[in-house]
Order: sequence, then structure tokens, then C-alpha cells
Amino acid sequence: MSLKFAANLSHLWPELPFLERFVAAAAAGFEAVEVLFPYDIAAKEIQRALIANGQRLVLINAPPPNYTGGARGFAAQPEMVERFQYDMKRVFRYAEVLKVPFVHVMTGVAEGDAAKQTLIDNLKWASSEAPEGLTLTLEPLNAVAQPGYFLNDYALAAEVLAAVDAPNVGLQYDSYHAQMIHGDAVAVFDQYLPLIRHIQIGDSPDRGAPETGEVDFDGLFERIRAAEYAGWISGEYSPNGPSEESLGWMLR
Ligand SMILES: O=C(O)[C@@H](O)C(=O)CO
Ligand SMILES: [Mg+2]
Repeated sequence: MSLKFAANLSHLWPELPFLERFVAAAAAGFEAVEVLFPYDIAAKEIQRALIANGQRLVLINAPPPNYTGGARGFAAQPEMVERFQYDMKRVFRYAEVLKVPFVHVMTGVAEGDAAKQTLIDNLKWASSEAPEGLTLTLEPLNAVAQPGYFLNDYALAAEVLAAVDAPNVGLQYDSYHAQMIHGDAVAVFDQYLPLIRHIQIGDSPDRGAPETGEVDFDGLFERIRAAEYAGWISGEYSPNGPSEESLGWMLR
């Protein structure tokens, strides 16, 4: 089976103005892109870029940090429940206009049992409010990249997902974070495969392009193929040079 690739335009082609990154990604063969926080730009403008370049937007993050003071989410913050619901409604409208299939819900900085329960409750609410066809994802982020971030471990993500128990909420696997957190990105993929709905790839420890660090990409792509994974695989890393020259992983 052929794998489906996407380019993360928040990371790739950093030297280009935002809307020109769609053009560069199309020229490199990407029919799908993801943008972590597109909310600075009117949905219409992004829609125009997608149509002009024959692309679809497969993932955005929530909530919009430019709109909510820069925080990397607050889905696990007990005092922010009202704001979470308000912001998620805005995210749902944005996702609907752009027909986005995945929204990564960010937990923010938090710790403890109350934070975990808040995250579970917020996700239960969001899963029942999400528009048809939209899947919400949780992505464990490593403590070097996101100090104090609540969801910093795959086992914790699995625990939360089991408690939420909703078909439209799943795991976002990122090889860079998996390697940083657990030391073996391939083992993490194997262990949590049944929960994975979306994949991002980058190497560790510097978050460079695949094959510039410690992640075993031969092993990872072998497992992805063996699993007959039918979702998206998005390049989310900081290229050390022209982005076009960092795309060897697509040939796998
Ligand atoms: O891996 C990451 O850092 C991203 O996927 C993300 O969503 C953090 O903003
Ligand atoms: Mg990621």
C-alpha cells in the first residue's frame, strides 16, 4: 500500500512567507499539509492557498495561542474549563470551513490528578461537540521542548484516552517526541499502535530531518508499512538547509 505524506508548514520552508510555503510544498509533491496555528490568517485565505495548490489541510492545533495569550493550550487546567469550551467552538468553526480531519488538543502546563480529570472531562465534552468527521488528537510532548507540559508521556496519554473512550479522540504519534521521552521511537510506535490516528516525523535530539539523529527510521517505516497504517505521515522537523533536500524520507 502507498503511504500518505503531509508537510508541516509551521516547520518546513521557514525561510518563505507563510502562504508561499503552500506553493513550495506543492512543487515538492505534497497534496496534504498541516499548520500548527493558522488562526492569524483568515480561513478564506488559507482556503484559497489550498485550492490554488491542489492541497488539503489535514491538521491544526487547538486552541489558537495567538488569540489566547500564547499558552500552548490549557485543556488540563481546571480553572480554564470555560475558556476551553469557548475556544474549542472557535476551533471547530475554523476546522469545518477548512474541512480539517484532525485537531490536536493541547493540554498546557499543569500537573496532578485534578489536571488529569479536567483533561478527561474537557475531551469528553469536546468529543460530543466536534463536527462530524473531525478527530481530536492528544500528542505527548517532551519536557525539553515543552517544560511543564502536562501530557509528557505516552502511558499517560493512553490512560487519558481510555478514560475518554470516544471514537473521535485518538493519539498523535511524533517520532521526535517519542524518542526524546522514551528513548526508542519504534518501540513506542509498536506499543501504542492501536491508539495512533496521526503520525508526525522528525529526528531526535535536535528535531532535524529524518536520518540526522537517533531515530531508527528504517525500523519505523517497516512497522508503519507492516501495520498497514492508512493515515497521514507528516514531516514536522527543522530542516538543516533547503527543505527540498530534506525529503528523502518520502522515497521510503
Ligand atoms: O510536535 C510538536 O511540537 C507539535 O506537533 C505541536 O503540536 C506543538 O505545538
Ligand atoms: Mg508533533
